[in-house]
Amino acid sequence: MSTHAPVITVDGPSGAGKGTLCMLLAEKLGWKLLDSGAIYRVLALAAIHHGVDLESEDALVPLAAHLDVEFVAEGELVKVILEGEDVSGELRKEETGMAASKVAALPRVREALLRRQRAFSEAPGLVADGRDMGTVVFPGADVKIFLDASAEERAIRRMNQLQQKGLDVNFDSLLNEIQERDDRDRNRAVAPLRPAADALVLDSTEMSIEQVTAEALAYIETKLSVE
Ligand SMILES: Nc1ncnc2c1ncn2[C@@H]1O[C@H](COP(=O)(O)OP(=O)(O)OP(=O)(O)O)[C@@H](O)[C@H]1O
Ligand SMILES: Nc1ccn([C@@H]2O[C@H](COP(=O)(O)O)[C@@H](O)[C@H]2O)c(=O)n1
Repeated sequence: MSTHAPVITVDGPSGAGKGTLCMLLAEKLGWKLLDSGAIYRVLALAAIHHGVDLESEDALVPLAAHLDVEFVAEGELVKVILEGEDVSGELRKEETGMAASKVAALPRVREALLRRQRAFSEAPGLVADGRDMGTVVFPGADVKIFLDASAEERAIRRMNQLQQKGLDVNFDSLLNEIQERDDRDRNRAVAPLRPAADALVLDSTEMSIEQVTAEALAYIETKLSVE
């Protein structure tokens, strides 16, 4: 008898609040969490560490297929170990996000990472955060949410986040980086960032984290109990 582990997907552009929402949902439901962006970020770091060109699909595919990465939960935090080295700090840098969006634009690289992402789906359920979770990786997901916010609001959120870490940041350059990454993610040939046809689109520009979470939970409840 086959068992069906439910999946909730949350896609959207950088800084929309996907990671925050997914963590809260996974905690509340007691489900597993997939941060698919972290996988693309780790691949970009592996390429940089090995001196691999971020545009060389031929060199990146074997690296993606044999990526030696471990996600180690430590209380509320997840430590990311790449080839035995803790890269958690390096992983969250803006330049790593930018490098990730370059490797993520390559079709055969995405293909090489598909199975690894799908393997996260297990009982009692999975909350998956990314760009193509509802369209490509889990097209049959039980609940799909597309979380959006204006680029200006996302740049403000990112600036606050970096300032809280004690980093000196410039709003205009953050906004430019966000727009450049959006542009690459939305216009790539494969798995472009867009809402799945059956996704609930939530614009969080004028919503607090609490409001977004409450709206998402109410929607999840209707989908999981009705279907
Ligand atoms: N609705 C909201 N209102 C205000 N701030 C928010 C909201 N949602 C998230 N944030 C804050 O915005 C920042 C970015 O959120 P988060 O990391 O969850 O975004 P993300 O979509 O996962 O980004 P990325 O795709 O780049 O990882 C965090 O500091 C988070 O606390
Ligand atoms: N499903 C996904 C997830 C991420 N990407 C690419 O990785 C970049 C970094 O993602 P973050 O969520 O960690 O900021 C992102 O800009 C995408 O290019 C992806 O393609 N698909």
